[in-house]
Amino acid sequence: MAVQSESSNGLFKTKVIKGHKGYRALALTIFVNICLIWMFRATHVPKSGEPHRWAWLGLFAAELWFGLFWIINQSLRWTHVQHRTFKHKLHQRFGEDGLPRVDIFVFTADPTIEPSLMVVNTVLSVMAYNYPSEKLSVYLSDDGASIFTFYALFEASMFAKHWIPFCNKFGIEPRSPAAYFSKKPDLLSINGDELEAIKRLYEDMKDRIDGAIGSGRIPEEITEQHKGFLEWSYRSVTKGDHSTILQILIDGRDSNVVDVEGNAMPTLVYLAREKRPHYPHNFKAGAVNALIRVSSEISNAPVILSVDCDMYSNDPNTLRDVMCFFMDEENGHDIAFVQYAQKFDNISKNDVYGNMSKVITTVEHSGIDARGGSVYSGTGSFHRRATLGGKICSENHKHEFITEMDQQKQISTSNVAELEEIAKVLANCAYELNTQWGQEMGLKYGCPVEDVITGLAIQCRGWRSVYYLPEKIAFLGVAPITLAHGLIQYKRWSEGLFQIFFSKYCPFTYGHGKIKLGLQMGYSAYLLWAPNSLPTLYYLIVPSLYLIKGIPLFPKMSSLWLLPFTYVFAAKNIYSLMEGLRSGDTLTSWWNLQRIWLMRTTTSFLFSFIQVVMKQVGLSQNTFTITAKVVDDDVSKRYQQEIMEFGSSPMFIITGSLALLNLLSLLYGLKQVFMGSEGIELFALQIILCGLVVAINIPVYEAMFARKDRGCFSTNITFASIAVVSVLSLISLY
Ligand SMILES: O=c1ccn([C@@H]2O[C@H](COP(=O)(O)OP(=O)(O)O[C@H]3O[C@H](CO)[C@@H](O)[C@H](O)[C@H]3O)[C@@H](O)[C@H]2O)c(=O)[nH]1
Ligand SMILES: [Mn+2]
Repeated sequence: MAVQSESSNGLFKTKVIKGHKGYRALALTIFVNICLIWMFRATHVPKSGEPHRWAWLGLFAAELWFGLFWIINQSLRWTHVQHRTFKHKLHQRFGEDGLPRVDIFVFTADPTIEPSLMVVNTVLSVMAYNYPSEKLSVYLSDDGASIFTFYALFEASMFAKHWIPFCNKFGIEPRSPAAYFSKKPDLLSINGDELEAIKRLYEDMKDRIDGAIGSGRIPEEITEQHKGFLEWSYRSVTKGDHSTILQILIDGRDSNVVDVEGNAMPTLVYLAREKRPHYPHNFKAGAVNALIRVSSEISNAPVILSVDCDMYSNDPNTLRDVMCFFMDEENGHDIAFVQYAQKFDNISKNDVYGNMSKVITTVEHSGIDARGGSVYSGTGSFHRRATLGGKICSENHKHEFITEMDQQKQISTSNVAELEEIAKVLANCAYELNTQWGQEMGLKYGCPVEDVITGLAIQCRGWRSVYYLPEKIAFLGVAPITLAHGLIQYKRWSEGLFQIFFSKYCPFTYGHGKIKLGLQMGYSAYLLWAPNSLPTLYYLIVPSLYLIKGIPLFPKMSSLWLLPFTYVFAAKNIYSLMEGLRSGDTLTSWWNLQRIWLMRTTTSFLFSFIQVVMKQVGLSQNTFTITAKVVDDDVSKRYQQEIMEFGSSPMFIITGSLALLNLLSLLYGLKQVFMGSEGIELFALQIILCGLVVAINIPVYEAMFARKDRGCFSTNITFASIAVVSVLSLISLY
């Protein structure tokens, strides 16, 4: 393994891990065998008139696609990079005074799906960064425009006066109170009385917030304490129809505003941007852009951190860490954004829904970074403000850079009320009309993965980006814990990604000459998830139907052509298993991941494929289904026991039908083998294929026929699946 490093005197170091010689040799053998498979299909096409000619050509097409997709995917594994930061050098060089200001954006959209208490825990975790408080401004964007979220933030603004000094005094980690109290505090280093006192304050706050939400009203003695509550009493505020609500809850500029120890406080701002039924609000991208403008008026920090409301900061030193990238004089000036790895803290033992994607976070994303850019994925990401405004990277920027970082706070002389009035206008619906917002400026509109498309555009303007996977996890989020929620999330992603491929931002055309071919391929490995659905479905349906029909579609057992098929299949999967184990998966979690990918490919990706095609012909609109962050206790218990949660979503008709069809053909195939005919000679691969599909679908059969809990297949879905399979097998027999 050859190691190369750059910037050895700098604030960060990048190790390029080259020479995966073993992997490259393996990839070469796989490639040769893929070509052999193509050759076999091309040279053995049944003559016209033979019953299985079309089935054969279909398989050929599917294998062509899989082969090409595999080639594109190699860009994620060719080389890898790892970064390391040197925070002590940052301190030596810039001290505390030289650190730039940071604006932190937290996004929430719905108080029922995203409970206010979770939201404020995230807010508190980022307010309490180990960083000069006066340099921090935290903005909460509430697309739900909920008075309860505002109330929770108001409570948090008071609790923060105790929480931040407590964290600093005892070096608390993590700094989300809920996460901290749920772990066993290290009592040796903490004064027990102080711990008890702060815990009591937190519990009281929690009870007040829960109490208000439970009773559906906020007590008058509280609403009297802040003018912000009036926004909801004078006007009618509904989620989709209200004027801008902007409240500066803590004005960090005011030297009289201090915590209980007398230290400065971070600025804290609540924003519910204006929403009107006739104006598209552009979902999260619209919220980000509104905050970019509003914050530019209030604090205008050169670096922006965005986190989703469910992703608390797990490492108090992350801001210092990230500054090592942005402030490195030699190699930092052209870095537009740093994307941290996405991690979750609600994952079951063997990650039954494959949310953790360890191979994606450890292997693929560092592989794509090695090709010249990281995928911007919306949360846990730091941006240079200037690049979000549409700035092009140029040599001159190298000199502007430190001054930009150093830029003094835009000392606004206005008092809070004036400032609110000025900034408010920037979040009004009409503000963006006839401007470049959503196109050349800010995050791009019209795509369910606004983040990915925006990151690509930034890279095409000449900027670099960094994917960072620090030893200590920086952000921890909430992953979907029912199958349906997870599949819906993947549907949104794969739809957005595939849409990019068809838009003017297709990496191969838009990125041509601007980013490396390897990076274009790396993006496409994700953008092309959706079209995988068709060949995969074909592969799961046609060979099994033809097994029932008694027509072989693969080489015979005794034929040498069998070798490339078995080799490609075995080599790919054994390598994938090894890669998984090396990245920290268990054997069971790897197996679970294979199952979930099969389910995602056949449901989420199929629906998103259809949706994108419909959008192309103008039959469908953009939507954004917010991922659920809370579930019933009952559901949560099953998740911890790793019992898959199905239910009544029509998506599961596909899952159920595929499982049943393959079971039926497996039985059919085995019958032929035991009847002593030529079964095994002719159908070995088809039988093995069905056998594997059956093995991976065992939880599906259990949920259809054995389980009685509320997470099993609903009877309707089971019957519908049986009906589909009956029709399919009848058609194939006659
Ligand atoms: O109209 C909206 C819709 C969503 N959100 C927020 O966007 C975030 C992401 O939404 P979520 O439903 O949790 O989606 P995920 O699938 O978990 O999000 C991933 O994928 C999204 C793109 O599809 C990115 O925007 C996210 O940052 C990334 O974490 C949440 O904080 C929401 O509150 C808004 O602010 N306004
Ligand atoms: Mn989320």
